[in-house]
Amino acid sequence: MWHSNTTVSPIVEAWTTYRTGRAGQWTPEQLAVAKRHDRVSVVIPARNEQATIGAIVATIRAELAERVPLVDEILVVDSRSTDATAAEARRAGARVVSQDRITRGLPRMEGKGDALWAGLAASSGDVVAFVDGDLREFSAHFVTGLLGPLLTDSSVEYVKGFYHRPLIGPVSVETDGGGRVTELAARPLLNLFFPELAGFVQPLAGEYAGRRRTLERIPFVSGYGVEIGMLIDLVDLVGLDALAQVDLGERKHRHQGTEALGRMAAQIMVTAWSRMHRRGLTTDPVPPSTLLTQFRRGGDEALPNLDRQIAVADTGVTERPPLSSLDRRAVAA
Ligand SMILES: O=c1ccn([C@@H]2O[C@H](COP(=O)(O)OP(=O)(O)O)[C@@H](O)[C@H]2O)c(=O)[nH]1
Ligand SMILES: O=C(O)[C@@H](COP(=O)(O)O)O[C@H]1O[C@H](CO)[C@@H](O)[C@H](O)[C@H]1O
Repeated sequence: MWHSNTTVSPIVEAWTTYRTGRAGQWTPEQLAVAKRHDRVSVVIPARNEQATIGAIVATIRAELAERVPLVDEILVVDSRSTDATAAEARRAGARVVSQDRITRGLPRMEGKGDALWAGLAASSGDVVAFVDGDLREFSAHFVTGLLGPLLTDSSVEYVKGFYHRPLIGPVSVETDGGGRVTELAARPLLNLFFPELAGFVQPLAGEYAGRRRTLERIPFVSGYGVEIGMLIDLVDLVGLDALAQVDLGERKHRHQGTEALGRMAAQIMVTAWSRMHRRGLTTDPVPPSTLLTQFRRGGDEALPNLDRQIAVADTGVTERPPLSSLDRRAVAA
């Protein structure tokens, strides 16, 4: 039991009390009735996820579209995959769109955030759920948990999933070792500068759902800045009371290495900086550098005594504008 000498802020404690649910509260049958005339889309961003995309799509299709008419559309966004992601997704019954085809009339952008924006643009649901394509042991309750508050409570605009996150290594599993960027970067940043969001157990969770009318009113930050940007932009747009979170149990997914997560953390930090700047929390109008220098073992650098390879990455982010601000003819369906 953790003992702290301080307490959670009353606002966050109240919010966490009445806006936290659990996936088992709703059955697919109940939600198929509750949805009434709302259309429901599930959008899955996928870059080289051939190993897992088929099982995710097949589970949603069998349990939430065929057995129960809850999900009307399963859309996989092929995000410049170089493997058989698209074929596997189609084989399992998903509609597949290409990130680059959807955005071909617009400036090229990078990463997951651009794929998600393309998925929102190409989908038709009044309610849209986003699920990562690298999940292992995926279960349909991930989707019903996200949809539950949205289909049963009109005061909710957006729902974030949360879960226990094991870190699955080559020879061992660290029970709660996952969510490394969440624990080392995103959670501290949110608690320091956006404390009203401190009650979100998994602020970077890749599983979330929202009403289209709201999702189309916010920008989508490119790359891995999309989740933290979305959370901050939504609380600014609709207020904390319209946001909710649901316990989805445990999540297992493919893990990236530390160097890649370093670049992810940098994108998250620069996104947080941009929102801090918008809120007037930064005094220096000069934006932070977006070049991240990392060091790898070995190397042939001419620099004396370094004995390291230098890797410099641009961890800057851009953002797609709110879909509602665009002439939809600019976005290829
Ligand atoms: O440019 C990208 C990067 C990631 N993804 C997808 O976004 C999800 C989450 O990405 P990733 O697994 O790389 O992030 P992590 O879970 O390791 O933080 C996965 O389905 C990826 O295939 C994507 O569609 N385009
Ligand atoms: O939460 C995290 O720290 C990172 C990395 O998770 P792991 O340490 O690999 O379990 O994963 C999330 O972050 C990304 C950036 O927001 C999201 O796009 C991913 O969906 C989410 O898995």
